Formats: sequence, C-alpha cells, structure tokens
Amino acid sequence: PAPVRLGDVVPAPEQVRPDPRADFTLSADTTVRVSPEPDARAVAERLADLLRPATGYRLPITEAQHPELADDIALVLVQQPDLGPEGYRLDVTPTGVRISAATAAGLHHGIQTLRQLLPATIESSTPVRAAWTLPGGSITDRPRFPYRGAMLDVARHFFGVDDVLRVIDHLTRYKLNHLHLHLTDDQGWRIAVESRPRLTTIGAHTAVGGSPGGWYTPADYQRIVAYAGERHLTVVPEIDLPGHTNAALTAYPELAPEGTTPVPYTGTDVGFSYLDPTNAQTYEFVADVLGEVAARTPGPFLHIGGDEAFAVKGAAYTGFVERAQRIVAEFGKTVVGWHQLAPAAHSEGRVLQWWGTDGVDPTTADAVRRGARLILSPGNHAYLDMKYTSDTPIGHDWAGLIDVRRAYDWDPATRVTEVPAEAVLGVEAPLWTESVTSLAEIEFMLLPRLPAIAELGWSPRATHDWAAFRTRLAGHGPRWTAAGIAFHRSPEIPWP
Ligand SMILES: CC1=[NH+][C@H]2[C@@H](O1)O[C@H](CO)[C@@H](O)[C@@H]2O
Repeated sequence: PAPVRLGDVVPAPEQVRPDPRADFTLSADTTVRVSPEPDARAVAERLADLLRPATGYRLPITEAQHPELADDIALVLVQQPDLGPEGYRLDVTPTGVRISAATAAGLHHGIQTLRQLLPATIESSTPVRAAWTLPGGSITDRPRFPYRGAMLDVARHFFGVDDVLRVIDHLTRYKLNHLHLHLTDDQGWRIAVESRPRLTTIGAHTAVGGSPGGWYTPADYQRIVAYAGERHLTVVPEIDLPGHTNAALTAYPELAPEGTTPVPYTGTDVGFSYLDPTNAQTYEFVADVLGEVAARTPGPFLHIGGDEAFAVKGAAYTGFVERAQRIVAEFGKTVVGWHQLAPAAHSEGRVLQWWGTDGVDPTTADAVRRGARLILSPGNHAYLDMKYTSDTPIGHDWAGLIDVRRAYDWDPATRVTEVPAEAVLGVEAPLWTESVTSLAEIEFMLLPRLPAIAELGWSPRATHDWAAFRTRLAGHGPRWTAAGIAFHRSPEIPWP
C-alpha cells in the first residue's frame, strides 16, 4: 500500500508542512513521554492502548521532566493560547514525535492524527509485522466549530452500553466531541428514572417491530458518560417532549390527554402521542425526569426534543416549551431542542438543532435574532439514516438519498439563510434506528459519511474540496477493514 502522507488526515488539518527528510519509525524501544499532569497522562495511556496491539511494542509511559529533549513520542502540555481549547501541534522528526497542546483535549485530538499517520494495519487488534513509519513534517490544527457531534437513536431499537462505547470510538477517531443520545420515544423509554420506576418497568420493554427493549440503569449511563469523558466527548441526553411520548404514557397514563388510553406501540409512525400540556401533573413529571437526568449528566446540555407534537399547537406548544426550558435552567443546564422550539421565548444559551431540508426558515432565523444558536443537522445532508442509494437495504429516503458527496458538499455556516455564521455552534449527524438493528448496521450507516460531517465541523472552509477529500478518505477504507468494521464501499470513493 502507498505510504501515508502527512496530508492524508481526516478531518483535514488547518496547516500541513511535510518534510520528507524527517520521517520517524517507531521501534520496540520507543517510549511515550508525557507531561506530569494527570489528564495528560490519561491521553498517553489512550495512545499506548491504540498502538500496542498492532505493534506488539511495550511503549512504556514515562513522565520525563524535559519531554522536549526526548527522542520518542512526547505529549506535552504547553501554554500556547493560539491553539485554543482543542488545538494541537504535531511534529514528526527523525528522532521522534512531539504533540503539544494547551489542553488534554488538544493532546487527545493530536493522537487521533498520529494514529492516522501510521500504516492502516495499526488498526489491527493483533500484532502485525510492519515498518511503523510516520511521514516527517509539522501539523498545526484546531477546529472551525466547537460542537461536532453524532446522534444515536436508542429508542426505536435499543443498543447496549458496549455498542454505545464502540460508537464513541468511531466518533473520537474523527475528532467529534459530542454524542447525542435519543433516549425516549413512542416505542420505548431507555433511561431509568428512580422517581418514576414505571418508565422502565413498563415503558422499556418494547422496540420497533417487536424487537427486544432495554434501558440504561444509572450505572449503565454512568459508564457511558465516563467513557465519553475520558475521550473528551460530551454526552447530550434527549428526553423528547411533549411529543414522541407514547412509551412514557403507557407507564403513566394519567398524563395522557383526556379520553386517550396509550398502549405499547412498535410501529414507525410519528406525531400521534403527546403529554397533556394543560395537566399540572405533566410538569411534575417533566421536572422529575429532567432533574434526575441532569444530575447524572456532566455536560452542560439537556435536549428536550420538541419535534412533531402535531396535536399541541400555537400557545399550548410554546407555553409547554417555555415551562420545560425553565425547568432545564433550574437544574443548571442549557437547553437544546429540535428547531421546532423556535417560536418559544428564548432561554439563556438555548441551542436549536436544525433538521430542515430547505435553507429558508424565517422562524428559526428569528429565534437566532433573539439569541438562539444553531447545530446544523440538515435532513438532506446529515441524516445518516437516509439510504446511500435506492438499493441500500436499510434506512429511509424521506429527505432524499445521501451518499458521501451529498454528506460533504454543504457549508454549515451558510446553510440556513439569514443566520449569521457566528450563530452556528456546529454540526451533528443523527442516526435514527427504525430500521437499524445492530452495531454492524450502525457502522454501515456511519461509515463513510460520518468523516464527511466531521470534516465540515472541524476543518477550515479553505480546505473544503471534494476531489481532495474523496482521495484522502479512500485511504481510510483499509483502516476500517483492519479494525473489523464493515462499511459502505461507496462508488464515489476511489478505494485502494
Ligand atoms: C427530529 C426528527 N423527528 C423525526 C424526524 O427527525 O425524522 C426521523 C427519521 O429520519 C424520525 O425518526 C424522527 O422521529
């Protein structure tokens, strides 16, 4: 296989300066030297975990007092404010590799780049005989947008903790830093709430098509947020309200609108269920649920959904949303919601997740003028539940077919008219799972489109170029294969 070049990294780094005379080859004696700070050491442990299996090298970690003098892989925390909270600098010289950053998050992103500069077989989980050579030169890098995420719908089909942890591995590989978990919907409730036990004793046993249900205990959820946190990735839990609530209503039917008797639902329709916004008990329920989820969520965001509550309209809807937003604020969190929240009054720091397909949306633009920021998830570019082509066996097509180029060729900064670039917090790729039932199918839908979304979130706009991206991405097919991941071999990409 062709040797990896310094510029082959995905997402494209801000600045790449190759130096062909400066290649560095790892050896069995290579050590990992790291600054003494504990969160820097954690990154060194992560790097060693990534490199030890395929190389078979010991890669001992030492906290050298002067790592810059070392001749191995040095991870160095330095006060370089110009690199920002997630930036890093990576230097490959004939005597070693040095990654420097102002934060552990920067070091963490730097090791993802380092991993991609080694031959694809570095992804093997068993030792491979190879020359572990890195291309010489320097990379200076930092993200364009602060919010770069993906969403996993664990309500339509339930995925256990180990599957979620593997999805987190895929996200961090491409420097994403948020995982949005869609935890509740009509077909199942997936997170235990101790003050509302029937949400899981009754509401968690179903899934689409009669698939087995499931849910996360507090310990399960803690494992997910801890694993994510170690990888500088923030979990954003979504409790979808007031619509998409059939599972909750089968557990607490007293919250259902007059005259309705909710029963378990395993179909894939949307928009029929809703909490009764005129019932005071609804807000006690919302406070019970959001309070517990907030208490267990280290990140700043609580996502309250807000989509497709077709029977809750106008003032009834905005009234509900404004009360739910106040409850989120009382628990010290910042609201995220689908852009249907727009007509409701602004709440401090509010973020709208835009999933439209036509860039003209005056209601959202108005909410931005009132202070909202946007996460861009356009249905016709970022919805990874869309089929690649008409013969993709799973997935939807309501927003059109999305192969790699369609996922890549758009600009989050200008996608919604009348929304200034500085109001765009970043991007997120949702994966809805009505028809996705296994980790293999998750991986098939995420790869190769997730790296396209990740590049839009991370790389400078000046690097945006489909011909260059598809060539760089082609080199990642062998990496996924070495890692045991079945991906969609899109005909748009010149796979080796
Ligand atoms: C925000 C939003 N609400 C709907 C819509 O996206 O489409 C998804 C399928 O693509 C569906 O699962 C979801 O319930």
